[in-house]
Amino acid sequence: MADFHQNGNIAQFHDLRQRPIEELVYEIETFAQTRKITLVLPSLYSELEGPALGHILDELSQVNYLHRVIIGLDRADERQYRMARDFFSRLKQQHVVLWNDSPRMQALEEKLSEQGLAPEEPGKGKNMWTCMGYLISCQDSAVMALHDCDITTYHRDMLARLVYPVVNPNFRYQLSKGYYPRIGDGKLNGRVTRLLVSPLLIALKRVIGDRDYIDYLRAFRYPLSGEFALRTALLPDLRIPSDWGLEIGVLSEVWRNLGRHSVCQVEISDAYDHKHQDVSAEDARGGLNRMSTDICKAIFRKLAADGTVFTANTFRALKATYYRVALDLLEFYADDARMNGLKLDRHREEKNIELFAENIMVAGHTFLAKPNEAPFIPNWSRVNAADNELVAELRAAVAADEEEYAPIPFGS
Ligand SMILES: O=C(O)[C@H](O)COP(=O)(O)O
Repeated sequence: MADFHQNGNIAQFHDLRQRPIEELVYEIETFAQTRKITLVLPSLYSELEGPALGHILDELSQVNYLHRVIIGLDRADERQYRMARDFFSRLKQQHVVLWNDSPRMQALEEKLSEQGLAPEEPGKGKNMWTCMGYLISCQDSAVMALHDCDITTYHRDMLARLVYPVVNPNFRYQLSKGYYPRIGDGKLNGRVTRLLVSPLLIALKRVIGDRDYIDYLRAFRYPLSGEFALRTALLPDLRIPSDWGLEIGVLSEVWRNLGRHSVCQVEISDAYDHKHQDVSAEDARGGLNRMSTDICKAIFRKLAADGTVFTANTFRALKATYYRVALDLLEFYADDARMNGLKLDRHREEKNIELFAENIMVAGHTFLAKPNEAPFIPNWSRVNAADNELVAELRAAVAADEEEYAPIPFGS
């Protein structure tokens, strides 16, 4: 994708393939001497047993500019936490595993919940939020980067390209968002991005008219990418959703708090792939089915908070417009795939579009029934205002877990 197009909305950094990556990495290492970089890895225990994470750690072990790695470990019991400690010990950077389900962490959550400040549901949003709190307590990093643990095409160059725009002190960006084409097994992937988000944003523009927020979201080549880096000054005020609206939520917050000139997107890979979730067409509580509804809700809520009035008719018009636009885009995707020798199952993609069209209505109804209900986790400034000892207690709980539960060999 070596073009140099700028869309005029947010800055866009391409991989023009003219400069040896070692040079870029050397520059980052120089910046990192005074601007420490922490990497956050939100991980499920099951990902330690998957095909991607071992390789990711091998790559990360060769990165010299990282000051610290914070691993947020979800869905692990005590034995698994102890094995995870062993698993991550191959990282040569300073690192810490947050056992999110530990009795100490649960006690902290209980305390938060008494004050109505606890995250509503488990998941990546809550995991990331806990890691952010831990990083705030460390008070030593200028940059936080975050990426998923299921990337099967991982290379350390991705991280270098992701952090560069926010670690370079001469750049003005506070948030750097990764983009790439999702391709794997000879197929075009990224089903929710291609088949829901892109056509939905076009349809919204047609139905409700021009909105700065829609233009902003449309400027992202991969708005759902899980890879981003930000300056840590942003962390205390970042309000993130605990559901699948997380990625859109982070972009929305930065748009609201800082404006688009603080945001850039950067090409981090020319072929990215990851573990694919089921569509879960029969069960709205999981898979892409749930993800698509949560994303619609996140976008509707943000537009409403910015002054857009939604009615049942708006959602009806939106569903019909979306459906038409999505089928048009499907034609483009199919031709693009064909020209590039990739497979695309049109029947399955049309089925996904039908499901997503239904979910636009589901999300719309939910929004109309409960317009004020939002799954936002309170930001850390708010938590601090309510209880200014909590970040220190979080840090102490992590240290006490480390002390009490020694590592045991992974797989034992
Ligand atoms: O980014 C997306 O569209 C969703 O995460 C789904 O991605 P996939 O189709 O590559 O699994």
